[in-house]
Amino acid sequence: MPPAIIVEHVSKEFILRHNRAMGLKTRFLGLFHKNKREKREHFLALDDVSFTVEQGEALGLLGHNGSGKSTLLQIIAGILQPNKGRVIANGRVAPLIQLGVGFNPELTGYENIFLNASLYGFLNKDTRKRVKDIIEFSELEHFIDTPLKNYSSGMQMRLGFAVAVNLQPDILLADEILAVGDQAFQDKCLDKIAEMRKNGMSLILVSHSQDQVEKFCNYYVRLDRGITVDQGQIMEKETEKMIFVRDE
Ligand SMILES: Nc1ncnc2c1ncn2[C@@H]1O[C@H](COP(=O)(O)OP(=O)(O)OP(=O)(O)O)[C@@H](O)[C@H]1O
Repeated sequence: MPPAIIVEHVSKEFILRHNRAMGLKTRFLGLFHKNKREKREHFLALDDVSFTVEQGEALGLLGHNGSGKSTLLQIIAGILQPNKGRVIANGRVAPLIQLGVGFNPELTGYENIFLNASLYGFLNKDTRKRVKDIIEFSELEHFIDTPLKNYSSGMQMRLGFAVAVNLQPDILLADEILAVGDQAFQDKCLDKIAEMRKNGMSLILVSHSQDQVEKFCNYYVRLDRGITVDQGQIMEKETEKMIFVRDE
């Protein structure tokens, strides 16, 4: 079987603009004229990152704030393009990334289910078969005809998660899934992920929680300022304590 995800020599550069020293007047005029004093810095957010996720494997992406984890996940999801390298995905990828990506705030929760599912390649007739389960999982029955812009961040997360998991993805990309949402819903999401993993789903999980990575993942990659500093297997010891065994 081909691997679920291959990340090959991926680099991503952002342009940082520095114009703090400018006065207000200069900045205002800059709205109309190209500002010659603005300094631009080429910032390498990811530098030659490579790894493979085999079918049914779960990879934990670790690293401090700003190390490039979310950028990498967005590249894998096809939301951002790398400057160098490429990503190959074999199977249907469901990104559970930033709140609001793939949703329209002006549309209702119900309409957004169809919009989001269409982005995963589902026809409306196929989504219709699943919409009841999606609404039930989200526990948003009462608000499903309300525009998304009136949802709280936790409610948006619920809807995003409910759509992603009910479309039976082959690969789930989850970025800090538990950063929003209440405890009961978090537990429900984790149980659902565990069940989907048992059924062979591959997973890439970005998390600051080492516990979560230990619980769900069998492999880890640690980034630091865009560079892979460490990667290896996550194995269970007899004591049931997990250990991170670095690849040589
Ligand atoms: N659109 C952008 N323009 C400029 N810089 C960006 C952009 N997106 C991300 N960056 C920068 O790239 C670096 C990596 O950001 P990223 O969000 O991938 O980090 P992260 O590891 O996910 O951090 P966190 O754990 O805080 O979520 C940061 O320095 C960030 O400021």
